[in-house]
Amino acid sequence: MATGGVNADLAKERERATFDSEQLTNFLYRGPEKVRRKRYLQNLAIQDPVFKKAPLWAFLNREQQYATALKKHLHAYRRIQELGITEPVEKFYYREAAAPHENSPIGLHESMFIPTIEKQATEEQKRKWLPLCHSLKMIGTYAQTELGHGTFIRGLETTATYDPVAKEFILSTPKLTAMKYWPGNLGKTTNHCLVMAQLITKGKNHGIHMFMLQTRDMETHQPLPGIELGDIGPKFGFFDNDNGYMILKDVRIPRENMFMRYYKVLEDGTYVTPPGDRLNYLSMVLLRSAITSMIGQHLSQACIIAIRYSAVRRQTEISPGGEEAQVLDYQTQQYKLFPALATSYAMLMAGRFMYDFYLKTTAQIEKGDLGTMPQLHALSAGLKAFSTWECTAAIEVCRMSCGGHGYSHASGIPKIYVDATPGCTYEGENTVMMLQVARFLMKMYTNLQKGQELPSFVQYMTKSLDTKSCMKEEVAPKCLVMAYEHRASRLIKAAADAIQAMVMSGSSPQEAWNKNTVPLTWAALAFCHMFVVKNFFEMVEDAKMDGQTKAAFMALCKLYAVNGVITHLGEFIQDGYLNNQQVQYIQKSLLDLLAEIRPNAVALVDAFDYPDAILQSCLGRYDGQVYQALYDFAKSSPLNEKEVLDSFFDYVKPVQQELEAMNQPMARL
Ligand SMILES: CCC/C=C/C(=O)SCCNC(=O)CCNC(=O)[C@H](O)C(C)(C)COP(=O)([O-])OP(=O)([O-])OC[C@H]1O[C@@H](n2cnc3c(N)ncnc32)[C@H](O)[C@@H]1OP(=O)([O-])[O-]
Ligand SMILES: Cc1cc2nc3c(=O)[nH]c(=O)nc-3n(C[C@H](O)[C@H](O)[C@H](O)COP(=O)(O)OP(=O)(O)OC[C@H]3O[C@@H](n4cnc5c(N)ncnc54)[C@H](O)[C@@H]3O)c2cc1C
Repeated sequence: MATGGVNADLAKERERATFDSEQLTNFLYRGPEKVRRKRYLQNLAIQDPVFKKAPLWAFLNREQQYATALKKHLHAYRRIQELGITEPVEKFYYREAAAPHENSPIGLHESMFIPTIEKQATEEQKRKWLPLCHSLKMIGTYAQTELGHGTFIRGLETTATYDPVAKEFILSTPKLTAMKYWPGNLGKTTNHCLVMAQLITKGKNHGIHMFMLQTRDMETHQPLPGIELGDIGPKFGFFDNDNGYMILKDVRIPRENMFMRYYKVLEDGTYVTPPGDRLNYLSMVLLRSAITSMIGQHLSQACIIAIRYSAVRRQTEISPGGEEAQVLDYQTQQYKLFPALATSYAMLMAGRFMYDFYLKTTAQIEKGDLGTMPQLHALSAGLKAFSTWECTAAIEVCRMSCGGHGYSHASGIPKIYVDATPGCTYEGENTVMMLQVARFLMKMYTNLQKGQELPSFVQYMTKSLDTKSCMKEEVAPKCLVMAYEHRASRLIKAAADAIQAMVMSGSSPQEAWNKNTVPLTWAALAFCHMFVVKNFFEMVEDAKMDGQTKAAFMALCKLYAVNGVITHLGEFIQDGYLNNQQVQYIQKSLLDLLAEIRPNAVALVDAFDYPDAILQSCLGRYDGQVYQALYDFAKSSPLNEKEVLDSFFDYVKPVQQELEAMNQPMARL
């Protein structure tokens, strides 16, 4: 345990901040009352002896990591019920503090299995399944991806063939590539899953639908007849999760196990379809809508660690014989870390918008109004992809900015990275999601040409393209937003024109699309980037906080926008929209903003309000006692339990003796 009070450099950083970080914390968590409740719940979990005594995951092998995560998450599940915590966000605070950086082996049961039953099952199905789910008699997951197909879900090969005589579906994975592969917690933990399969009735394939399948006996936990399943083995991260595989050999399930709230198969095998399309895809949309906030939180943790450590770490005397500088004072270090910090705030704000939009839109869908589904799909897919790309890249920057210590699990960042980066792949591979956004944007562009009204977040496309930016020496938010709108509109138009030109010269629309997927992803990325910038400015402007806090927050927001222009400069200047002088204003503004943010850097990460017990980082400690903590971490390595390891006697000694014997005659010569 490190001792010695707060590191002097870190204490000074907190004194010199120009705003009160608590104000920003209150804004981030939507009010002081919610902050108090968050801290109370986190503290309950942190003080719970079951969680407190558990060993640190970093020193455990995979089986132990799985067992520890399972034990903790089950205890948390029970405590959450005992404490009567019902709000999803409050459950999240408790769970995060109970098992920090440990992915839950019953996570998909809570995040996908139960919500899908709630949204896609009939009232009767809900009455039957939900009580069993809440008591964990049924533990389930979402089994969609197969060995051969993840992205192209219309191409899934698992079949559900209806037998009207027995009134049953026969589930089958008819070939190697059809086996389910990847679903979280499918291998060992769960006893049920939602299976996505091609529905075949009366000899006709109606595409993929959702079925409830019991995979294991609810008492013995043995796999049921016709079902082979197991863990897929170690991965880049998610060590504590049993992502699984599953082979089905003509497994019969009752007709009532098809999710029939929207789509139905009647007893005689007649298929009934609702007016809306793609309603079966809503579970994916739910998770995609939550990912932007989640990945923003991952990055905020990496930023706390890297920024606090950079305030404590001193390296290299600036003038001969002088004091070594805090590495945070190097402009290059600021250029690594402050854009990352700004990105984490930008994504938290985008995530806030996205989740609210999800709730609003799904409430309309529940009432049968499907009009906003395309917007929800495009935004959730786009923000999921954009935020995971941006944040994972920034987490890696944070890790490298901690030098050698960043590479150790003691820093906490490698684990954050490996658990964050699959967000680029799961719930829709990012490039594929960007192409869905592009599809939406091309449609909007066509609608615009036809004079139709566009949804509010693409209204800017209706403005005629200005040829010159309004950017002045004082880089104004309005001109920054307009620059992003300009870039997005221009790239959307460029992609649409390229496709149109190919079609006009005889290509099929599909061929024209496929020959332009790179410009289409440029357009989609520019759209998402614009959306995040605009939303960030709007949220900062609307935020209720004192002037100093708002100024500190606004500096981050500007930095996010300015840095994005510099990173993608080619796209902003390609048509001469920004001239050389204006680019210089922006570059100067970037350096000015780094200097403006510098005194507030530590307060800006303190505002994320992560207790040390959740952060689990020797470098990111609130008190900055990093060196003692690193020494303690090293000492607790299991390799240090014995002074001399058995392997020394087993391997080193014999080889030394053999070499000595071999070399003796040589030595005599
Ligand atoms: C902890 C980790 C847990 C992880 C869990 C997982 O990973 S679980 C596994 C996660 N796995 C994945 O995420 C798999 C990713 N793959 C997919 O989601 C789909 O295969 C796809 C979206 C890529 C294509 O789908 P497709 O071939 O069926 O569609 P298409 O391209 O031919 O377009 C036709 C129309 O459908 C529309 N539309 C499409 N989706 C939606 C929607 N959600 N809503 C509304 N609409 C939607 C689209 O806009 C278009 O409309 P338009 O223009 O005609 O008016
Ligand atoms: C940690 C983790 C957890 C997961 N959990 C689950 C789960 O619980 N349940 C579940 O069902 N699945 C789960 N998955 C699977 C995940 O959803 C899929 O891996 C994901 O949807 C991507 O599909 P894929 O693997 O087929 O990638 P592929 O589509 O094979 O991607 C390979 C490459 O091909 C490119 N590509 C593919 N199609 C196109 C196209 N049309 N146009 C352009 N480029 C294309 C992609 O961009 C990518 O570069 C999980 C995966 C991971 C890593």
